[in-house]
Amino acid sequence: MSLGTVAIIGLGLQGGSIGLAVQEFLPGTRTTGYDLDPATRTRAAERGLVHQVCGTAAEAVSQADLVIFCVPPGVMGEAAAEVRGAIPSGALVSDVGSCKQSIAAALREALPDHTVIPAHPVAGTENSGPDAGFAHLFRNRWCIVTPPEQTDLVKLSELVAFWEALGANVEIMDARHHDLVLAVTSHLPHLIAYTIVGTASDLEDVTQSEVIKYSAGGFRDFTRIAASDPTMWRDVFLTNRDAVLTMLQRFTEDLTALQRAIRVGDSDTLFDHFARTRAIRRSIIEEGQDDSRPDFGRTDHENGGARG
Ligand SMILES: NC(=O)c1ccc[n+]([C@@H]2O[C@H](COP(=O)([O-])OP(=O)(O)OC[C@H]3O[C@@H](n4cnc5c(N)ncnc54)[C@H](O)[C@@H]3O)[C@@H](O)[C@H]2O)c1
Ligand SMILES: O=C(O)C(=O)C[C@]1(C(=O)O)C=C[C@@H](O)C=C1
Repeated sequence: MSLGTVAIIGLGLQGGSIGLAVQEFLPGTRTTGYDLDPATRTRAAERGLVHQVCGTAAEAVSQADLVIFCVPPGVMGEAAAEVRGAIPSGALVSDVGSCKQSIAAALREALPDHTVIPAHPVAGTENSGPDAGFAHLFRNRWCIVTPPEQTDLVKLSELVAFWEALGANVEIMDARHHDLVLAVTSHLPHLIAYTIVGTASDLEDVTQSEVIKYSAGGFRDFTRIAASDPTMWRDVFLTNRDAVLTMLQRFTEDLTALQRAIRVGDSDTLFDHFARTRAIRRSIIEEGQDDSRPDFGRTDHENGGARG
């Protein structure tokens, strides 16, 4: 596939990774980029995240065939509105936001005359900012594309080919369904991690140093997730509120059932539940989705040295 210029707005983990991946896997494509934060623009230029870091968003998108918004979910609309008059009329607009319905609505409202096809690479780490990105982030990961009804099929196939070129497996999904699925597979786990790490550090009869000292096991995995970017995750919960609340309700009911099983000593319920969840983990590994495997092409450095 040949895309002349890809413009990236927001040069953090996602934007930086896309810029590096395009340079590695689509060498004929030019990349331009802009970030609101001047220090991030400087660092992005030093790392060569894109071919040209621009001083304004309008300059970055002025020659673009594809514009990808890689900013926090809560500012997608304002970032798009800022470049309304500057994006070439035939350019395709997309994003990488973690929630799809509300971001799609904000992008369409800001850019009513452009084709907007939202996407979500289900690939990330707890790190953020211009030092976090790496070219292989999307390799063997899903990228969920959520086209609106009656979308331009040529542009849709261009976007699919773009993500496949970056190493992703693309799935087309309805935006509402996306938000429900990701609420349970990504958003709720983050909420649980944020909660449990906060709870542990608030306990009066457990000292802070004990929390740090004994966090070698399951708790340590939670602390990695709970180190994720506060701005992004605040926005995720506020922009996917309905789906998260639906899943949280279900989770609370299931947690209460386990709480009761513990209280009344119902060993069968506990055992059966844990056996079922162990089988789920094993089927994830059998499907080759276990990211602790070494063949994902990531080095410790690429992962910020913090994964696992
Ligand atoms: N972090 C993940 O694991 C992950 C995974 C998939 C998708 N996403 C989505 O990707 C998007 C970006 O997340 P990230 O992890 O790259 O965050 P990040 O914090 O690393 O990068 C976001 C960048 O956007 C910049 N920015 C903020 N407002 C801006 C504006 N108005 N114009 C230009 N730049 C602006 C910030 O300065 C920052 O550098 C989010 O919408 C998030 O939901 C994140
Ligand atoms: O691996 C991680 O650290 C992530 O949190 C990545 C993760 C996820 O929950 O799977 C986080 C947010 C996204 O929108 C997509 C991917």
